[in-house]
Formats: sequence, structure tokens, C-alpha cells
Amino acid sequence: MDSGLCLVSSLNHHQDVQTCFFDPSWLRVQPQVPMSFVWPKECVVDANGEFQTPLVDLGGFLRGDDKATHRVVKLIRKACSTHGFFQVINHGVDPLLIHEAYDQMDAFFKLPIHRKLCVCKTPGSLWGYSGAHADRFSSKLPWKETFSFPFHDNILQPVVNNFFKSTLGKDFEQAGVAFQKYCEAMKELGMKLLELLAISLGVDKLHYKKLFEDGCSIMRCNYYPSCQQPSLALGTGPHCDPTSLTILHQDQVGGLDVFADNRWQTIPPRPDALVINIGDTFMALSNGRYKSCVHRAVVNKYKERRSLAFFLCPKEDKVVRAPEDIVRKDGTKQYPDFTWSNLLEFTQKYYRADEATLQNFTKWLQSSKPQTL
Ligand SMILES: C=C1C[C@]23C[C@H]1CC[C@H]2[C@]1(C)CCC[C@@](C)(C(=O)O)[C@H]1[C@@H]3C(=O)O
Ligand SMILES: O=C(O)CCC(=O)C(=O)O
Ligand SMILES: [Fe+2]
Repeated sequence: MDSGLCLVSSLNHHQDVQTCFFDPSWLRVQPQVPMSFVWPKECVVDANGEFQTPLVDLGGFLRGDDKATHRVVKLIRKACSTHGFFQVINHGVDPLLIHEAYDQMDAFFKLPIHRKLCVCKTPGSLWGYSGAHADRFSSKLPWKETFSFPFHDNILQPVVNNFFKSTLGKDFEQAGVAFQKYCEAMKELGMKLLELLAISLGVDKLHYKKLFEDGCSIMRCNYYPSCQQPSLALGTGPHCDPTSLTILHQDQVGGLDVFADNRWQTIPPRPDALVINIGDTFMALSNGRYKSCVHRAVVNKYKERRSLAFFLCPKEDKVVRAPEDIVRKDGTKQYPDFTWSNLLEFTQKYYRADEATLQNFTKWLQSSKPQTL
């Protein structure tokens, strides 16, 4: 396999599918990055300096201390109005749980390619394994493997446990238990952050929570193999998250960059911190007051890198619309009404999420079903 690209028929957990994939163990040792992984120069330009993300200590707020909450709200308002990125510490998520999640994802990505392909994503679905998204795209491929699964609260059955059991079987039962707990912790934290965001925007503290409590969120494990020519490739290209709120843990390698003040700046890893960023959907929910900022993940010549991303999403069919109060004060409604289901469909069927997703989605919405702003 000269180009490293294989087209195989594999027996997926749902059906027999044809999959295009790059075997990462082959990729890692290539002295030259294959053309389909090369990104335009302006996307791979080196980061220049560290990004000074505000470090928000959630300890006092989580204990119900009003003064501490007031301080946190101010910090969050400032960060979200300027770039939409901040980090939280004392967030209440057990460090052992984070550790366990990494151990379990390592075990998964170490599997031989034929086993990973048994759980590969089917066309149009977000769930399962993807190698460089080679089944969806043919250029500017990301230098990564991902494993994604859904999470929503369900008192009757633990959805993540079940996903692991039904796709990977007995060997990964423990992984299912760990990721079920991890997602529950992320959702709990996400709901707390929505309270803070609401307070900071001057709306009822339960306003956003109501939209998200029964939503289905996306959990994604990212594995970025080392790369011989890191100045040509990208782990995740420049983009804004189309989702609402992202809670990310990155390992100690570093590689998450934010485009702010007209340059790429790096967010140095902190094992005790979670990186939070506003996504396009929340930008719309705040009438554009809070920013969804362009970011990327670069790759490393010597080290592989891992990250755990939890994308909090509203209930699919609920209307995404900024609160009346905000729109009235701002004088204009910046985005048309839509549902998360509309935007998700746009990014999975018609448009590859990038820096301009929200702008192009808005145009697409307005051209497909005209409505008044
Ligand atoms: C709704 C989503 C689409 C992506 C996964 C979730 C949230 C982030 C999006 C993504 C990571 C943004 C960068 C491009 C992308 C294609 C990727 O590199 O994985 C995006 C995801 C996707 O479409 O699968
Ligand atoms: O891996 C990272 O640090 C960032 C990944 C990312 O931005 C994403 O998956 O949306
Ligand atoms: Fe992202």
C-alpha cells in the first residue's frame, strides 16, 4: 500500500461498509506527509506566544459562595465577550477519572486496525472510529484518529456503557464504565457552566439549562500520532466548534492553538485544568455577544498527543434563539432561528466545519427556507 490509503470492506457493528482509511501505524513512520494531508501554508503557520486564558477557580461557586460566584461571572463575561476561551480549575471532576479515561482510550487506539474498523463510523453518522476522516474528505486530511460516542442522561440505562458493550464487546466493558462516569461528570459541569453563562448575560440562571438538560452531547477521544513533517500537517484544522460549549482536557504534550489578536497562540497544557470554549450555537444563543473563536490542534514530530473533548449540545429539536431581553437591548437579532439538528445536519452532510461554519450555515438557512430576522 504505497500511498498508505486502503479501501476496505469491513463488517461494521451495523452493516457491511466500504471504508477509506489510513493505517496510523503506517502514517507515523512516513518521512514525507502524503499530499492529501498537506494544509495550506496560512493554516500551519507557527504559533507565536502563549495564549493568556483566564484561569477560573470554580471552587467557591460550586460551594455556593456568592462573592466567589460574582468574581467568576465577571471573568467569564470578559473572556467570552473577547474570544470565548477560558480554563477552569477546582472543577469538581476527579483527576483519577480523567486518568482512567486516558488509559481506556490508549487501549482502544492501540488495537489493530481491523478491530478499530469494526466500530468505524457509518456514512452520515458521528458515532464510532474515524481514521483521518478519510471516508469523508480527500484533501486537508486531519492527522488524527478519533473515537466518538453519544451521551445523554437516561435513568433507565447507561447509554455509554451500552455503546461500548454493543460495539466493542466484553474487552471494553471497563472502558464503557469509565466513559459513562466521565460523560456524567462533563454534563454536570457543563450544566453548571450554563448557569454561570446565563448569570453573566443577565438572564434567568435556568434559562439555558432548560434547553440542554435532555440534549444529546458528543464525546470524542482524539489521538494525534507523531508526524515527521509537523509543519505541513494539522491534527485538527482551523475551525470554530459548531456545538455550544466544549469541555476539553489535553494531555501534557501541548498543541492546542487559538487564533486571537491576529496570530496563533498556544494554550499550554495544565493537568488540573479543563479548557472551555464557546461554540457557534452558543454564540447564536447569546445574539453574538459571546464569541466562538477559531482554534486548531498542531502535531508533534516526536510525541503522540491525546485529548478528550466533550461537546455540550442542546436538545436537537428545540429552537436556538437568543433571549428576548438580550435581543431587545442589542437592538437587532443577529441570527435566524434554527435547531441544533439543522446545524448538525449541515456539518455532517453539506459542509465541512471550519472557521466560517456559522456564517455559511446562516446563509444556507436563509436561502433554503426564507424567514425574517
Ligand atoms: C458537530 C461536530 C462536528 C465536528 C465534531 C463535532 C464538534 C466539532 C466538529 C469538528 C471537530 C470541527 C473541526 C472539523 C471536524 C470535521 C473534525 O476535524 O473532526 C469537525 C467534526 C466533524 O464534523 O466530525
Ligand atoms: O485536540 C485538541 O486540543 C482540540 C480538538 C478540537 O478542537 C476539536 O476536536 O474540536
Ligand atoms: Fe474544536
